Amino acid sequence: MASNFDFSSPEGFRSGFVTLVGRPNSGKSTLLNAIMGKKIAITSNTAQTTRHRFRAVLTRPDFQMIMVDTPGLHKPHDALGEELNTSALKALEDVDVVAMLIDSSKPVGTGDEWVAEQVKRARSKKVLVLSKTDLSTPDQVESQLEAARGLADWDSVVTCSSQTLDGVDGFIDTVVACLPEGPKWFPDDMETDQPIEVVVAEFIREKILRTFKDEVPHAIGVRVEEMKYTRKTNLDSIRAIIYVERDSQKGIIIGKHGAAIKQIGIEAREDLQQLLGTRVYLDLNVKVKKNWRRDATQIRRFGYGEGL
Ligand SMILES: Nc1nc2c(ncn2[C@@H]2O[C@H](COP(=O)(O)OP(=O)(O)OP(=O)(O)O)[C@@H](O)[C@H]2O)c(=O)[nH]1
Repeated sequence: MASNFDFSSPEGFRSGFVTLVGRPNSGKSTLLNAIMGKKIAITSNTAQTTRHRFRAVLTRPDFQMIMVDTPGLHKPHDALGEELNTSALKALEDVDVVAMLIDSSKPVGTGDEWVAEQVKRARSKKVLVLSKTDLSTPDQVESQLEAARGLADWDSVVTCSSQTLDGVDGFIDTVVACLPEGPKWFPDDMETDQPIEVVVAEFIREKILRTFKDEVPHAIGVRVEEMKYTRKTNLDSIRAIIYVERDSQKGIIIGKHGAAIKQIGIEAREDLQQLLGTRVYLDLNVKVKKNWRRDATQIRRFGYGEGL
């Protein structure tokens, strides 16, 4: 943190940590982006998209809200799953507010009940968020509320859509009301504490997950090897490696005559140029690293879960 940072905050300033939890695909990353008013976390339809404990900071004249976007809480079935679970549960400790998202367009299920059981263990304030209301009728929302209310002892209940932004400001107000009075923890212009290489790698991974859907579900990792900025041309040269587990997956990602990886590159570049505010040259390579997901050390080397 910059040493000349001014920690002073006005009388009545509220600050604190908030964690968004919910079963995979409940809309946590999308809500985080809606709150921040820009894309910070990646989103996709593939469950367990989020692999980092991610901090985004929203600073306004009267509050600072620091958000931890947890991986979907789920029952572990491989080493990667276990790592995620541990970091998700850790994120529940020591936060001021736990906001649990439940997809309003799907019936409340055992997955939600399981997450709610974990939420109950937290001493923090608990906010229930019925998400994706643009996908459900008012009646559906009402019956979902009925079902979800009993899952834990909620301090507040809100509904919102990250698509139409309906209710997003209301969610922010609700959370801020739950935060204690406190200091400004981060400088005003700091929006995330992730190293930029990690954010860039996540943006690339998002494009791959979106392009291939179920064909290469969790079998990929992206690592940015080099990022060089040239001021004169306002160009970021990025070299990244996409790791897969099998030769067949390498073939899928590269595609016929390199068509698939070229398309991924084009789409990722577009997003990265927006993120970085520069022109971007992107060099993508694919490498096979057998069983990397089962090896916890590898998982850490890729920067997932704890130990970044
Ligand atoms: N229509 C609509 N779709 C949404 C909304 N919020 C999220 N989605 C979609 O739901 C899918 C999952 O959203 P994510 O934000 O990635 O979900 P997540 O809870 O972060 O998922 P994990 O990272 O797997 O835990 C994506 O395809 C989003 O575009 C919403 O308010 N309305």
